[in-house]
Amino acid sequence: MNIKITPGPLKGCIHSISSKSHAHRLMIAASLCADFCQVSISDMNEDLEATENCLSQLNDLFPVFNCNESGSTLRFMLPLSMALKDKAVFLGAGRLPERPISPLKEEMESHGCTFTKGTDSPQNSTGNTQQIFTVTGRLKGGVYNLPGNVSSQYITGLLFALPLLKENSTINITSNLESSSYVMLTLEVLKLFGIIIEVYKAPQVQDEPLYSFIIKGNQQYISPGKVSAEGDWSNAAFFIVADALSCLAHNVSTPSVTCLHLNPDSAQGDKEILSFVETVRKTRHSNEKLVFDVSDVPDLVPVLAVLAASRQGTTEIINAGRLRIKESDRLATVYEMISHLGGNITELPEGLVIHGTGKLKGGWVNGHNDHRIVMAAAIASILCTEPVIIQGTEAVNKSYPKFFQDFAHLGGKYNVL
Ligand SMILES: O=C(O)C1=C[C@@H](OP(=O)(O)O)[C@@H](O)[C@H](O)C1
Ligand SMILES: C=C(OP(=O)(O)O)C(=O)O
Repeated sequence: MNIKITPGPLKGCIHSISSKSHAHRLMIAASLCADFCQVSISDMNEDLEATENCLSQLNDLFPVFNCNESGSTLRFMLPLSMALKDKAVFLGAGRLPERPISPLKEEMESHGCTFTKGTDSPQNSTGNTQQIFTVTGRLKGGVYNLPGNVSSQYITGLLFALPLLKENSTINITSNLESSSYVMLTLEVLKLFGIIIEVYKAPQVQDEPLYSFIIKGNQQYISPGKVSAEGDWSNAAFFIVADALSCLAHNVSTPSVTCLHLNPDSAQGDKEILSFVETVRKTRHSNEKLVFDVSDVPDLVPVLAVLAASRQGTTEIINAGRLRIKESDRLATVYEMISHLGGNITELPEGLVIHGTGKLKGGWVNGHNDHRIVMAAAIASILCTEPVIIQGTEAVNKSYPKFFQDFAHLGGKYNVL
């Protein structure tokens, strides 16, 4: 679907949707409990449906896990299923089959699993959905060594799986842990379900700690009864930036857009958007160069680039290499989005430099089947003087199916082309 947005500020109040990251984790932990556990999630999306569908396969002798386009689902289910099953087929769609699984794959191979690429069940590969691999064998405990800068999702997957094995295990993170708050969110959920993990931080050069996780085997997930997924800071970030841009458009300092049900004490790293917005507000009238390190908050980058375009001066986004392996190559697609809207942006191997002027013009944006590009482009329209046409808006179904409903509720004007 393509839509055309007529630029204008947003105003009003919305209820934040459930955090996708928190909900994935609660659903997985709940499904591993012997006793009933009720998980409340206010809004489902395609990624959470993929996890729900995979979890429903865990009772099958020979499960087929269709992870659709969800990196989290694949990387969480992979070690978990091999802790419980002898054989599993993994399917994926969109860019998922190309997104990396190494070196988790090699670590699993040296702990009892065999990966076979290809199609031993060709009936599973239909339309956009492809068979990624079949895995056989049982995961064994022991020492796992993983770098911290490819995907934290590998670590989360192992943290869910290893407590279920009969052996004890250790996960050593061999380089600086990026997206670390996602691992902390996993530990928080595991603790809630009675799983004990010891965390060690050893100092390294440049004060970045190296983590080790010590995991006893033979643990059991214990149901806490009822749990609710908290509000999603990652998706609220779009409307938090919309608030900043709308205030700028009206030249007012009172909030224009309010997002309800966000936990200020959340373990979600993306609540960092508040401090990025605050820094931009404070430096609105100077053209001092800003540097935003996004190693812990990769999902904020598309909307952060829009925020950067709203100020006068240069903003550099650093430590963003992992953005290239998301639903799109997000450094390339953010570059394209801002350029097509008339902004001045430079793409670096591991970052972006935005030369902000406070305004964008408008124009045509290809969503590249990436929900965060579509949503960032919609928010960028607030800064534009001419309409914004976004191609492929259905990509929002991956994390925020009612994004455009909320956008309209706040006064956003669009029509479907
Ligand atoms: O664990 C999670 O819920 C996530 C971890 C992050 O991925 P990486 O650790 O691969 O950066 C993030 O980008 C993704 O959207 C969700
Ligand atoms: C990268 C994302 O998710 P995943 O890695 O789970 O596909 C995302 O939601 O932006």
